[in-house]
Amino acid sequence: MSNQGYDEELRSERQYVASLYGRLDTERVRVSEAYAGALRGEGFALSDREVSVGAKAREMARLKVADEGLCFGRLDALSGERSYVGRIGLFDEENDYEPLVLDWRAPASRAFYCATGASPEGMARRRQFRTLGREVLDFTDEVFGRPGTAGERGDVALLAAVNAPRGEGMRDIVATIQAEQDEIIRLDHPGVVVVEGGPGTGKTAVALHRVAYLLYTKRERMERRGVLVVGPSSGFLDHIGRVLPSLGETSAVFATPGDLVAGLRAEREDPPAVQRIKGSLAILDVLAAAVADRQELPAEPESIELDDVTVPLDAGIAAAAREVARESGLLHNEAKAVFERTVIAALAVRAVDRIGAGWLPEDDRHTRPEMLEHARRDLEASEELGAVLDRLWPSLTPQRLLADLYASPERLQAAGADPALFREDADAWTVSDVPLLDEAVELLGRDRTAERRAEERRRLARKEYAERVLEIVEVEDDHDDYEFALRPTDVLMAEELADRFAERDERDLAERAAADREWTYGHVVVDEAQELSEMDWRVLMRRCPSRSFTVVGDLAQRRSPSGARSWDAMLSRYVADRWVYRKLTVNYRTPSEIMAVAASLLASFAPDVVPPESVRSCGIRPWARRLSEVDIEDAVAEFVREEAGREGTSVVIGPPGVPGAIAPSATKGLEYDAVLVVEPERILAEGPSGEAELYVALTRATQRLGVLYSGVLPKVLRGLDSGRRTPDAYLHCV
Ligand SMILES: Nc1ncnc2c1ncn2[C@@H]1O[C@H](COP(=O)(O)OP(=O)(O)OP(=O)(O)O)[C@@H](O)[C@H]1O
Repeated sequence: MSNQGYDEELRSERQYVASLYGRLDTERVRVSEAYAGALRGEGFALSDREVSVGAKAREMARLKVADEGLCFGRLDALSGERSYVGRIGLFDEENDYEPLVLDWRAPASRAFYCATGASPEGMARRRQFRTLGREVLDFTDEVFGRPGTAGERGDVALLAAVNAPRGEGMRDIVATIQAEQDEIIRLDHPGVVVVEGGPGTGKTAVALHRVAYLLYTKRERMERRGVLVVGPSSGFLDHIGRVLPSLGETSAVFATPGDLVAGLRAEREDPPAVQRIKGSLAILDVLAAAVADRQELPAEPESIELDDVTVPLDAGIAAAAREVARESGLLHNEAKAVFERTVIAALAVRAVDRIGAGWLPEDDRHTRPEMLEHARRDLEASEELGAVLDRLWPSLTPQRLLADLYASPERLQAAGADPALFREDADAWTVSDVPLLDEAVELLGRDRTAERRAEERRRLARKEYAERVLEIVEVEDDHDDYEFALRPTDVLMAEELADRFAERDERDLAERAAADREWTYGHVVVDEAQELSEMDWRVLMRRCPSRSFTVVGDLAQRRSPSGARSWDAMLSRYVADRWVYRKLTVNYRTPSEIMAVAASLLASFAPDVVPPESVRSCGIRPWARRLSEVDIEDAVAEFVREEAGREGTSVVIGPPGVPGAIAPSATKGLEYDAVLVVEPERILAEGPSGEAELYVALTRATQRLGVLYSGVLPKVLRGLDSGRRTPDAYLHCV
C-alpha cells in the first residue's frame, strides 16, 4: 500500500472507529435511561421489575468495559465481507441489526485469531489497530494468500503488547490472542482441559479468557453457579484480579488452596515431609481411624446414679451401642444420637432389672414397661450420663478432630498416623490442613454451629444491601459523561427493591459460595495446578461435580513435595481418561536472552522438558556479579533505587535472610520488568525443589535480569554476562 493509500485508509478507519464510539455512547445513554426507568418501575409489573433492573445493570457494565479499546481489528473475507472485532459486540438497529463490531468471543471472530497464511480460513486480510484511548494510532495488515506469507503471524501489535512495561496487575490480551491460545480458549470440551506450558506462555491469561468465553457462551449456567479460580497466593490473585472485570465478567470467585474451607484463611506451610504426608490419599485412612478412635469405650465401668438405683455403664454396653451406631451408616455427629439411644435403652433395662430383682417377673407386661419408660426418662435427664456420653462419643467439628489428633502422640498412634504430624500449636492451621478439614466434614457430618454463623452473616449482608444500593447510585451520580444520575424518587425505589431482593437472597455470588460449603461451581480454573496435592484435588472435585475444569500448570515448575508428578495420576481417578491435554509453546514474557539462561538450568533438572520459545529478544544480556555479602546489600539497595526511577515493576528474589528479597515461591505466576536474583546457589540448595525455585525466579523478568552472588555461581548460570554492568544494560527492550 502506498503512503497515500495508507493515510487514506487510516483516516477512514479512524472515522469508522469514531462512529462506533458514537454508537456506544448513544447506547449507554439509552440503557442508563432504561435502567433509571426500570428502577422507577415504568412499564413493568412489580414482579418483573427487579429482573429488568438486573438486566439493565449488567448491560451498563458491559458497555462500560468498552470505554477504551472498543475495536482492535478488522477481518476481510475472500468473499469481500468485512468484520470489525472488538471488546464487545454492537449492532446497527436501523439496518437489520447488522453487526457493526463483533464481540471477540463470537464464533465469527475466531478467524481473527486463527487465520494464518498457511491456513487463511477463507480470509484475505487481518488488520490490527494500535489504539490509545479512543483513538486509532495506526494499523498493520497481514495479507493472506500471497507468496511468502505462509509463515507465522508478523504481529506488530503482539510485540508492542509484550514489550510494554508492566503496570499494576495483569492485563487482558483480547487484542492479541494467538492461534494456539485461541484454540484452547474456545475448546468445546465439557470436562477437564489441562493446559501445560513453560513460564510466560500465557497459561493464566488463556485460562481467564476461557472463563470469559464460557460465561459468554454458557451464560445461564455459569452465571448462576459461578466460576471458581484457584491460584497459588493472595498476591497472585491480586495480580490477575482485574482481567475478568476488564472483560466485563464478575461471576468469578477467587481463592487460594488455603481459602477453600469457609471461615478459614490458612497461609502457613508445613515442613516438606509433613506436606507430603497430608497431601497423600493415604491420610484418608488416618482420618477415618481418628474418627473411629473418638468413639470410645469406658476403661472402667461408669456408675450412673438415678433416684432409685445406680447403674454401671460398662464397656460391654458401650461396645454394643457403638456397633449399632456404626452400622447405622450415619456420619459420626449424626450417629451420636443412635449411640446415645442404644446406651440409654440398655441402661434402662439394667436399672429395671436391679430395682425389680426378686419381685418383678421378667415377662411382666404391665409394670415393667412403665418402669422402663420411667428409667429411660431419668437417664435422658441425667447430666452425669450426658457428660459420660459426650466423652465416649463427642460431637466433633473438623477443627476439633484435627487439633485433638495433632496435639496427642497417643491419638496419632491410635489412628495409625506418622508421629511427624504432632505439633504443639495444634490449631495453627496450615495450607495442607485445609483439605483434611474439608474431608473431616465428610466424615463427621454437618456442622450446625458453622451453619448458624453463616445465617448470621447472611442477615448482616441483607442489612447492608440497602446501603450498597445507595452507594451504587452515588457512584453513578459521579459519572459526568453520561446521564446516570437518579432522582430522589429513584433512590426510594432502590431502597424498596433492596428489601425485595433481600427476601430472595441477593448476596453476591462470592459471598453465597463462601458461606455454603456445599456450594458447587459451574466451572473451576486451577492455576499453578502442579502444586496441588491428591487431597487438594478431592476438595476441588467436590466443589464441581460436573467436572468442568480448566487446569493450567507446568510440571517443571513444581515446588510442592506433594504436587503433581503426572496429570494422569492426579485426574484419572475422577474423570478416567476423559480429560484433554493442550500445550503452549511460546513464551510471551521472557526475552530469549533470559530464557536461554533459564533453559540451561531446566536442562540440568528436567532434560526431557522442551523450554518455551521466546517470542522476542531484547538485545540486553542478563548479567551476574560476584560481590562480598556486605556489598550485596548495597547493590540490592542500588537496584531498588534505580528501578524506582524507571517505568515498570521490579523485584529482588532471594533465599531467606537476604535483606529486601522475597522468596521465589512468593513470585509464582507473577512478572516484573526487572528482576534481581540474589545468591542463586543458596536457592538451589533449599530443599529438593531448589532447581524449580530458581527456574521460577529466573523466568519472572519481562526485560532485565541480574544475578548477585557472594560464593560460587552455579554452573548452569555460567552463561551470564559477568562483565561490568553498564547503564545500557538497564535500557528497555526494543
Ligand atoms: N497473546 C498474548 N498477547 C499479549 N500478551 C500475552 C499474550 N499471551 C501472553 N501474554 C503475556 O505474557 C505474560 C505471561 O502470561 P501468563 O502469566 O499468563 O503466563 P503463564 O504461562 O501463566 O506463566 P507462568 O507459568 O510463569 O506463571 C503476561 O504478561 C501476558 O499478558
